[in-house]
Amino acid sequence: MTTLVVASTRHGSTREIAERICTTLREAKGVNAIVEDVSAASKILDSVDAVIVVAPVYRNAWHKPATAFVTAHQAELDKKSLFLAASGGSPELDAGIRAKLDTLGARDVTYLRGAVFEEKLGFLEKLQIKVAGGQYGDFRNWHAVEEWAKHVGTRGAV
Ligand SMILES: Cc1cc2nc3c(=O)[nH]c(=O)nc-3n(C[C@H](O)[C@H](O)[C@H](O)COP(=O)(O)O)c2cc1C
Repeated sequence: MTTLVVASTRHGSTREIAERICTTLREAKGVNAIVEDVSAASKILDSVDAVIVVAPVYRNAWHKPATAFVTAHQAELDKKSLFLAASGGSPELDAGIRAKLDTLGARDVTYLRGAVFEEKLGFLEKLQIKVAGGQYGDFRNWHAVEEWAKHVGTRGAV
């Protein structure tokens, strides 16, 4: 029985959240969990029993590679235990994004705050942060990440 943690990321901070979820599932819940990048996750999907997709929010939308992954494999994911996490710079998840995630058949949907590192961004991304009034910083709450991983571990991640 294996749980696949699918990591979708542009600048790496969500990958680190996915890795912490995986480690917590293994160490605190004894779950056989593995992390895979969203670009390679399709190849091993049929060999796993539960799937946790962790992806950032960019420009008010869940990261497109994660959305494409879930949409493309919806029928297969419907037969497994599915969990979804969005990660972003805002204090709360936009209600429209949450409503969309709630339609994807997951057993649980959560929001985990991410990180916005100025030194990792190009000119256009910095401009978008400025226009949106966004803040730089590492807002990741590792305790919340671990608590959600434990919660998922009791809700069907095997
Ligand atoms: C150009 C840009 C747009 C962003 N748009 C949003 C947004 O609409 N809502 C939000 O909560 N966070 C937004 N963020 C913050 C990202 O979700 C946050 O930095 C996330 O942790 C990035 O994950 P990554 O390092 O895995 O790519 C944005 C960040 C950038 C650089």
